[in-house]
Amino acid sequence: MQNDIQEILISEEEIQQRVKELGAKLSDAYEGRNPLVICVLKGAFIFMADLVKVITVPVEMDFMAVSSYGATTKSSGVVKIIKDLDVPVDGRHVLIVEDIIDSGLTLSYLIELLRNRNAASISVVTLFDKPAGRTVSLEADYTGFVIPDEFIVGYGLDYAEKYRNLPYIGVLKPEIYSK
Ligand SMILES: O=P(O)(O)OC[C@H]1O[C@H](OP(=O)(O)OP(=O)(O)O)[C@H](O)[C@@H]1O
Ligand code: HPA
Ligand SMILES: [Mg+2]
Repeated sequence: MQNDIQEILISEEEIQQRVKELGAKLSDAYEGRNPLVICVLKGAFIFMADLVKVITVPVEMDFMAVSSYGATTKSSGVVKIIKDLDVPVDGRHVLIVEDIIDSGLTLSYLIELLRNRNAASISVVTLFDKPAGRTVSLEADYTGFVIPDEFIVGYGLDYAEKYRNLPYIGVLKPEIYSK
């Protein structure tokens, strides 16, 4: 698996440091608000687990699985719900936890969905933001790292379901994509 990596873009230590900083900001922002923290599976599962451990105020959690990439590096443009939330969001302060915003399609779909379900407020924390990929204009409220126009893997992010378990963020060798 490590042999498929061309370059490490962000180290494990850098990620852990930034996650702590985001946790501190979110702990201030959500004091006394009992937010519903929503993990967007699968990509955000490692970020979610690390993030909630450094949030010091009470939160509730739920999980939603959506997919639009499949085994490619380009969004299919169709966001499919694989698993919906278990709890209602109406009247709740919702924090969406994403691993990456690329085209913005996944997030715009989710925000619209949660708005229609009458969430009291919707904010987004993303660990990675790739502004060069955007096809719809939107920004996260909290961002870990702005990344260049590369397809990244590791720390939950996959290419064709592989590499999610790398502890750092890397870029694959070009021959892996053309296999
Ligand atoms: O801004 P976008 O272009 O929509 O891309 C971002 C989304 O794409 C990835 O999910 P994917 O569809 O690959 O599902 P996965 O999380 O199960 O890997 C990623 O985890 C984000 O949720
Ligand atoms: N890597 C992995 N999954 C993704 C990416 C990426 O760069 N962009 C959107 N989904
Ligand atoms: Mg994916």
